[in-house]
Amino acid sequence: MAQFTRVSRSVGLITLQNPPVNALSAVARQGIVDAVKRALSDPKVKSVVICGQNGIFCGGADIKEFGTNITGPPLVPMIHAIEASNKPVVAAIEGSAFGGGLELALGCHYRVAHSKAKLGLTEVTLGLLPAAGGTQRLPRLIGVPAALNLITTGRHVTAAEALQLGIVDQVTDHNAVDEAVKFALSVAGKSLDARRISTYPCPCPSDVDALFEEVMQKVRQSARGAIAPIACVQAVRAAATLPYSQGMEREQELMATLFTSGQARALQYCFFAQRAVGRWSMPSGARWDTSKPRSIHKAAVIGLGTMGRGIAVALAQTGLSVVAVETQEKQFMEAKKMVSGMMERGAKRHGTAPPLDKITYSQNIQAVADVDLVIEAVFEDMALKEKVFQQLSTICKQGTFLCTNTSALDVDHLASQTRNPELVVGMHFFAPAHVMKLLEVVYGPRSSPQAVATAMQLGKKMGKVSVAVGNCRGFVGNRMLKPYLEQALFLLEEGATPELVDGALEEFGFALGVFKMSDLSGLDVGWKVRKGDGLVEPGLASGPSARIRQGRRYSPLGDLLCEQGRFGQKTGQGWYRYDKPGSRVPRYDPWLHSFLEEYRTQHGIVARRIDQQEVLERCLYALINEGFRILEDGIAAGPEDIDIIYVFGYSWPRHRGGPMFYASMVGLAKVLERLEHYHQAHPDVPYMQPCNLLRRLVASGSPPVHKWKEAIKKLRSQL
Ligand SMILES: CCC/C=C/C(=O)SCCNC(=O)CCNC(=O)[C@H](O)C(C)(C)COP(=O)([O-])OP(=O)([O-])OC[C@H]1O[C@@H](n2cnc3c(N)ncnc32)[C@H](O)[C@@H]1OP(=O)([O-])[O-]
Repeated sequence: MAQFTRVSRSVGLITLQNPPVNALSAVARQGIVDAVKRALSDPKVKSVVICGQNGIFCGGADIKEFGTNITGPPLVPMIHAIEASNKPVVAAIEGSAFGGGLELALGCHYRVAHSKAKLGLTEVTLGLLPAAGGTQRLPRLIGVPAALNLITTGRHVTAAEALQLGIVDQVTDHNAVDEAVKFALSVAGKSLDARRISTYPCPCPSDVDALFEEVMQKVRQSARGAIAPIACVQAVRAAATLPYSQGMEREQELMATLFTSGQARALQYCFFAQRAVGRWSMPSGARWDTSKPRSIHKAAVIGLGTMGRGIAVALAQTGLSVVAVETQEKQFMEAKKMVSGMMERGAKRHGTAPPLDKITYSQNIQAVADVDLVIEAVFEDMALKEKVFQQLSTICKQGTFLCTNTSALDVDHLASQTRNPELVVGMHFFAPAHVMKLLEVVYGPRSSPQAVATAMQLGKKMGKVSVAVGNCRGFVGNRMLKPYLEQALFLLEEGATPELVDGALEEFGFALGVFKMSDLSGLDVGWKVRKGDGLVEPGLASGPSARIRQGRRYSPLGDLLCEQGRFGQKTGQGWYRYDKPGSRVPRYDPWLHSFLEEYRTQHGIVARRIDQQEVLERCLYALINEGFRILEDGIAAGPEDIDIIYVFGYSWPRHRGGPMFYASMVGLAKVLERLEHYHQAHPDVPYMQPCNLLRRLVASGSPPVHKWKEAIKKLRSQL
């Protein structure tokens, strides 16, 4: 797990060997301890280099060990022993040095990095803090403000930035290990008094209290209830105000509270879930490791509305040739300008050249004849999409994959419009498509494993987190959203306000509550869908039928707002009031509150006091219950798929792990009991009836979330 060799006669080379990322597992730590002892006791060794095999220095502590009974030598004394060594130790950083990996490097006396290496104290993203001395050494090395920035965000820095900040001593384009060995030879025998970071004073600005107060406020605001960033600030404060040994004690204390917290568990679950969704499978048995994707060289986007523009930019940014088709003259001209602007802004941010020449524009759909894959992004209208798919099926060359960006429509029905339905899949992007990380890849019953594998691979190339899901109305994300939105409306009818509902959801950790989010997305979008579904009845009718559709409770509140031209931010009025159309700051709207009162009077509803707990239970448990139905129907392969969709596409707070993980933390029996309660209270809302799968999981002892997939398989086989 850590190999010791002697190179260049006097350099002890310690190579971490724990694939794939040389994580610091118990065995790896023991290997390092043994190798360091050997290097220090070998008189022929004058200096030491620590590196990692396979071009990666170290991915940090072994996250799989967290939550288990951790054995083996602890990191802190191991790193102290390295720092205390009287022979110079040089870290040769290639690939990544993250978390405990960078802390190990900070315990070394010198750091040499390859120019392509990335470094970061990433623990905060896993609900932890850099507790192997990172919170105490980094501020001593680079100063408090820069250290706070890195530690509270966990952001990755390039080797160039690390050099500028003073984290590394040298950056090389050559082999970093060879350069580190040369470096080690050059410093052999030199005094190390000025190289032990733990002995440095912590450079602080004069108004340190004001600085910490300001940072703490900023962190609290952006953390949205996450506790690790706050603990990170407290730990750095200890570095700034206490001697090193006391700072280390504070670091350990704070880590102890984080380590066993539900938030750390949730964030670590998300880390593994994000990787697990790449190992997709379909009910047919097709899987990621047996389905070969086809290479895509040229792609097309049909329809250059908001979604199509973002998709075209995202495709061009991967280096693909893109044909962008828009048949309407006005939209065509506007889109060309917008797409170029989007690419230029993106390139400026990344300091690269905009890939303007990657896109060719056309007003003629025939231009897609020679592409390998098409993404249709025309208006969300089945008849229009049917026509496009019929055309594509005759225009495109043999074997072209035909993808739809529909957010809810039947992918299999679109496939049935083509000659080769096996080539059709959904690629459901989220707005803005060149920014949002989530991609739902939707397979129909006839989609070939190769089509799914190709869409998944293309998503990965575009930097998306792609999740393969089955075909149903709304797929996973939007299907679960529907009961969530509806419950929010029902709560308004019964006496809540948009401010109360949004406040509860934002306190839970959502960036925006449901009503602010609806105002941002545009209320007219859902209105059009509801009209298409025959749910909208004009006017403010009263009586029971006004709030019942197709035998179920229905709230016309959103329709009534749209009838008044209140579409949200774009019209300056929605659930809130905005200073002008397009403004973003929601303000209390007295009109809305009188409107709600009048509405209740008209329908004979007596407003009652609704508390935050009821808001959370009704909105979130309705959504979770639909998640269980999705698992029961086999639309998602496992809870990880649902959770990743919600974390990346619907701003579910990551420190709560996603809706299904959250349900497991609350306790399935509790979720079941509350759903039963609300279903009894609202029998005209069928989706509040607890799903069979939830009942059966509870009956089988509420297995932990990582065992659900197995449990579901077992339950299915018993049917
Ligand atoms: C206690 C004192 C304080 C210290 C705390 C810490 O250090 S906290 C840690 C701070 N460290 C971090 O935050 C770094 C976390 N890691 C990363 O950011 C990335 O993995 C990467 C950039 C290192 C490599 O990216 P890439 O795209 O090349 O590869 P990939 O991401 O697909 O991973 C490949 C496989 O390795 C697995 N695995 C990865 N890391 C760890 C780990 N530490 N442990 C265990 N396993 C790990 C990963 O699950 C996957 O397994 P699978 O699915 O194949 O079974």
